Amino acid sequence: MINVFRKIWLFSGKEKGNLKKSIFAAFIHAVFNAFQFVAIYYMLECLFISKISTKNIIIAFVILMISLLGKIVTQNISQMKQTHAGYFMAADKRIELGEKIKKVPMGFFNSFSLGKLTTLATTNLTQIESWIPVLLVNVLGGFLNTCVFVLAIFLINIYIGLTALVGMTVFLMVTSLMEKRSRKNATDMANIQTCLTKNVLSTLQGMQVIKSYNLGGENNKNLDDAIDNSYKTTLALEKMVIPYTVVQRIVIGLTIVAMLFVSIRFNISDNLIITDAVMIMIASFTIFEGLIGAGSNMAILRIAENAIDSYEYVNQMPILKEGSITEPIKNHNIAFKNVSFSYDDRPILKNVSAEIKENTMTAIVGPSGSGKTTFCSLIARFWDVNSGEILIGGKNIKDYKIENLMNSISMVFQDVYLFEDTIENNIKFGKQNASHEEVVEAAKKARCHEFIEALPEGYDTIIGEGGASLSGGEKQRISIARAMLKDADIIIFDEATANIDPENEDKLKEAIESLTKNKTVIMIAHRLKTIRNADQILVLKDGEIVERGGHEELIKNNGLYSDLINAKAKAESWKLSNKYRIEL
Ligand SMILES: Nc1ncnc2c1ncn2[C@@H]1O[C@H](COP(=O)(O)OP(=O)(O)OP(=O)(O)O)[C@@H](O)[C@H]1O
Repeated sequence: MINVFRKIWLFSGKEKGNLKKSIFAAFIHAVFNAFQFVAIYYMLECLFISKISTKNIIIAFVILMISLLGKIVTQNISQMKQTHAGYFMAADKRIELGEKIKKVPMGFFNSFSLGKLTTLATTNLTQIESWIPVLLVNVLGGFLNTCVFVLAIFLINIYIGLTALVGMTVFLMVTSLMEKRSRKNATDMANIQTCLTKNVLSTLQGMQVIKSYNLGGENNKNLDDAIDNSYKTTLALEKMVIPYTVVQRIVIGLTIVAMLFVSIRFNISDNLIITDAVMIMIASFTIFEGLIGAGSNMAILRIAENAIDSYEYVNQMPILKEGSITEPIKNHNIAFKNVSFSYDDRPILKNVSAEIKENTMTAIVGPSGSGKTTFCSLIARFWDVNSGEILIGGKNIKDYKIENLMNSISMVFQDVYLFEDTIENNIKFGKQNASHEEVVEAAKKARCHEFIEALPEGYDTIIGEGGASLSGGEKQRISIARAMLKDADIIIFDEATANIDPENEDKLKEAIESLTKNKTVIMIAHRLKTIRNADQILVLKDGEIVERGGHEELIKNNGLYSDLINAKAKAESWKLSNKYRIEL
């Protein structure tokens, strides 16, 4: 139990101060709570020993009012500090999480799914925000509250105090057992929650497939199972807690009875004055309230601990080590020297060496899965090589500061991701401080200005999440405009394989030409026209460069390249004849 508190304490970071204030206010609240018994005691004494007068009533009333006011003020302070601590604790951690995932290698996303990350950033951090300070203050405050009362009883009569202490100890032992058992349920809860989020996300992302294969409704088994499991696990946690809370209540009930019994016995044997005996009888019904509150929060404490563990797991992920070179990269010759790379244990690139000259266009071709995308991702350090090295301007890319390296590289992916924001802001991703005029100029060069202007809100049109409201060609041209605005010297381009209509294709071609002029270009090329124009073609097969050279030279080799080109030429002529037929 102590470990959980220590973990929470360490986790609270800058908010420790507010938590301390909140716990201190809870302690003062406990003192004011005990203070009301002073008024009761005073009245009992007047009743049994002296006489009740108006003055006595006024004094008792004033003491009660002080107790009440003190309780209200301290409770408010405690709650305000709790809310402040919870909110800022979670807000700080969300920012830290965002920063962290920008710096971890891409391999992290293979082991830590989108569902897990979403659960962490939403559910877990919300649990931390709303539960942790409350739990900490309720558990510690509740415990302190009861301790203050038990101490007061000790001062009145040591035996009755001991009876209360024994009851309290048994209660804590039961609570500790419950807390240990809740550990497994809390882990199950966390796993089930992640599974539920994963399934909801995957259902939403795959809605097109679900609809087209009629997998909605009752056929959506994974999501149904996840919802069912979530319900069952929550119920199991409740069921696990109930017997313990019943035993806790019985322990407290028996302790109260024992305290009453001992008070009466001592009063009968003249060892306890009637005022003290009646006082203890009244107090015994309320002194354990704080403890009961603390006990019922212990099971939730485990869930909060799990949320902290999930956060710490990500927080302790090693980040990509970066070098120290900050001077802008002037020479953009790229060299792969005996590079090998595996995803986990699966070798993908095997001892690859290649030279890419500054201001030239290199086309990467090869069968699907041969490692073309991986080759390009390594240049931007999305992953780090297992052996060998990649040099830009004669220096290992690991020696550059990441920001410096990324300033020199623009990437245009085949699957363009656009954010749910205005078109202008999506283009500005390439240069945050760009003016509207610069955005328009980039859009014109990327041949997307016309269609943007035709939209109802022009550049202020909000694009649906992922760019859902635009065609494939339009999305790729916007991403070219982004890259255009960034104006980096190295362009890594994954040409779209999806069918684009001829009008869009021409515009896309013009946009690409405009983007890649006088740049060092590495293009995963799929179109014959693009490949032919390249200064150098690298042919990849099973992670090895099996051929390299110019188009004519490679065709003459009659190897894999010539096979690929023949297959492509066939496919493109088939496409042309199909188009011709449609147009006829
Ligand atoms: N993040 C990843 N984790 C594990 N394996 C991966 C990952 N990305 C790709 N792979 C695997 O690495 C191999 C090479 O993939 P890569 O995307 O580099 O090939 P490619 O030549 O670009 O393929 P395509 O032309 O189909 O896009 C594939 O077998 C793929 O399954």
